[in-house]
Amino acid sequence: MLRTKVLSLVARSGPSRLMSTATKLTTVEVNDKTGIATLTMCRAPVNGLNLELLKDLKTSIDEIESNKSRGLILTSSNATIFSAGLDIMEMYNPEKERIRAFWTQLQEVWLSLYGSSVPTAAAINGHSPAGGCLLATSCEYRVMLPKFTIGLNETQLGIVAPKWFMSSFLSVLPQRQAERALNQGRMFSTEEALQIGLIDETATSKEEAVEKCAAFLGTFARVNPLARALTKQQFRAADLQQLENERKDDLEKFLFFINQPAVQKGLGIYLEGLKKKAKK
Ligand SMILES: CCCCC/C=C\C/C=C\C=C\CC(=O)SCCNC(=O)CCNC(=O)[C@H](O)C(C)(C)COP(=O)(O)OP(=O)(O)OC[C@H]1O[C@@H](n2cnc3c(N)ncnc32)[C@H](O)[C@@H]1OP(=O)(O)O
Repeated sequence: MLRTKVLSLVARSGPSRLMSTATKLTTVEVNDKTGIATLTMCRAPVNGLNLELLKDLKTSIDEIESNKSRGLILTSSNATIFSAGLDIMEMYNPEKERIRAFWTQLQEVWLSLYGSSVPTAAAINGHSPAGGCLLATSCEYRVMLPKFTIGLNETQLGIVAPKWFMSSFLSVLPQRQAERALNQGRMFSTEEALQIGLIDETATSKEEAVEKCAAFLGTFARVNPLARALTKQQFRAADLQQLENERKDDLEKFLFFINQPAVQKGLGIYLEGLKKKAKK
């Protein structure tokens, strides 16, 4: 695949530049005035995080990082779904080498997004279960549209959120609430998420959500960028280091767990339910 790490200008619209590394599943648009980059996930139908979307996300985050953007806003091109989380097809009857690459890439994306030196915000313009919630909670600020849901629902699927999913969740919610929500596999409505502090603000449209994210990122305009980045890093260093130290172990645990016949059976039933619901 044609992919270069060098930023290339492929289009101009208003005061924004659309940057691309020839990826297909993400776009990066930089506002010339504010220097803020909007990273949009655009994998139909539901922004399921498969290996290719994860690779494109990683490339785009790296691009934004190396381009010294003033901020990163993560959002979706889908009008009702931010991200449906991990693409369950990657985990159901998996192919040996691909599933290793898939989980490794997910680790990479989390390390780059949660550990980004650039300030980050999520404009959550749709449902955001599991891996979608992981991405949103890896950012420093969340603005969500009404009538959607967000949460880590892994236990509802018979799977277990690994430690680093919990780290992102715990960087937003107090331990008692995080633990209960994770054990229940609870999905929160926008209103509930606001009340509990899982999101910071609501907005009535995607444009407003992006504007509110930009306003949050703008609060750092007068803060020394190095001091800000090092402060953020210190808050997050222990979580990041833990995964760095345990990456191989984490991969092996995931592979062992996901290949259990009972887990495969559960995923199959869950997928079937999703497909039946989609046909109705
Ligand atoms: C101690 C050791 C620990 C080790 C670690 C071990 C394991 C950890 C492993 C995994 C962690 C996983 C985290 C995850 O992210 S799992 C994914 C969880 N996601 C979900 O549960 C979301 C499911 N989807 C939905 O709820 C809805 O689809 C949604 C609300 C997002 C959208 O609803 P809508 O009505 O608009 O769309 P649908 O008709 O439901 O879907 C359209 C289409 O898309 C398919 N689909 C939906 N979600 C997924 C998905 N996550 N993966 C794959 N495919 C998905 C759906 O089946 C429809 O397909 P089709 O019928 O049109 O073919």
